[in-house]
Amino acid sequence: MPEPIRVIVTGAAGQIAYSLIYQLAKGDVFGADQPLYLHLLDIPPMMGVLEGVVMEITDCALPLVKGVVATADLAVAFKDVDAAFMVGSMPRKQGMERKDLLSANVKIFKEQGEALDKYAKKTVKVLVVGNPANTNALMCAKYAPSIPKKNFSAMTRLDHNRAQAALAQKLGVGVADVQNVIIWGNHSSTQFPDVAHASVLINGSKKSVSDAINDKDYLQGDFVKMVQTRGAAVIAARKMSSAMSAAKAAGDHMKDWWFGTAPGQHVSMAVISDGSYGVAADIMFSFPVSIKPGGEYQIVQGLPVSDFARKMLDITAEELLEEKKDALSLCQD
Ligand SMILES: NC(=O)c1ccc[n+]([C@@H]2O[C@H](COP(=O)([O-])OP(=O)(O)OC[C@H]3O[C@@H](n4cnc5c(N)ncnc54)[C@H](O)[C@@H]3O)[C@@H](O)[C@H]2O)c1
Ligand SMILES: O=C(O)CC[C@H](O)C(=O)O
Repeated sequence: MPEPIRVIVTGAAGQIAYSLIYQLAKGDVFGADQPLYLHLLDIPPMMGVLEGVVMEITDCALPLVKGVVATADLAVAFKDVDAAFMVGSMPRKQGMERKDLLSANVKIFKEQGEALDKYAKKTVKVLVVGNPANTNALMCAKYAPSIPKKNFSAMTRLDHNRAQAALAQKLGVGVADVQNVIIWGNHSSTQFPDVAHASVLINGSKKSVSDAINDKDYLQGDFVKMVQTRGAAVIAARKMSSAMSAAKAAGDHMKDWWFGTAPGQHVSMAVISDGSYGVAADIMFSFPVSIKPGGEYQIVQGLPVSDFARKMLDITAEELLEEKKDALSLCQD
């Protein structure tokens, strides 16, 4: 059996964590033979609730769990962690945009970036889930200068999964038959869900999704809108933000980052922009990435960008540049 790894979940007493911790603890993310220590961080008023979560973890009797550290102390929580799920923050309520959360949440990610810098392993893989996820991840990386920026990412995998599932439903195929959708940009209503490079397996033969659906108005209209506004639709229906699907997406994201993507496949991850596809550098922008076993990712290069896509990429990059400006000024206060 391999040596145990240390995995932190922040916001561990919250909704997403409640689904996520179970996936981690039973081996869905890091592998069925990978033992782990769970580090669970929340704020002091939530320590009672967190105690209940720890009781439940114990009562699950899961053999991979070698220990649980439940704490509100950043120094204890981030000590020697190998992987970090940064969930803890306020979710948005009906009528708010995700970026309205910036002033409420960004300082959490500044403070926890500093803690990662001081206490985590330098090889830690950091996934920011708390909204606005892209810009929180950017600030988290900025305040952890001793950890490479490539080790930070933000979650657009939920949007990716939403797009993949919607296309599979439309085409009457299984979700696994749809591959290589792309979410470009921000995890917000400006994101661009793009099917131009996606494929589908129908009756044993591979086709482009665009040809199989053959409805450009839908693919550039209602489909894009649906994915962009799905989070808000879930809030309107559940009166709480998505949690089960967000936890599943966080697990998918980290699993692919840990083990790599299959040959020829790419997934969507918000990572530090290096200027690929004419996107401004130094913002956390969701790109298609392929990942080698062990975690080295590359932004997929050379995909043709249509005039429509160019416009969509520019809109979402513009929003991220504005968020970056606001976040920098909030973090200096
Ligand atoms: N990127 C995505 O696709 C995506 C999807 C769904 C939700 N989200 C975001 O994830 C976040 C969490 O959502 P949730 O439904 O779990 O919310 P929740 O309110 O159920 O749980 C959040 C938890 O974070 C804790 N917390 C707050 N400040 C903290 C801090 N400084 N340190 C540690 N913990 C802290 C709270 O006490 C709470 O227990 C929200 O910002 C939400 O918008 C992102
Ligand atoms: O704020 C929201 O939109 C809800 C949480 C999450 O971002 C989502 O996409 O479901």
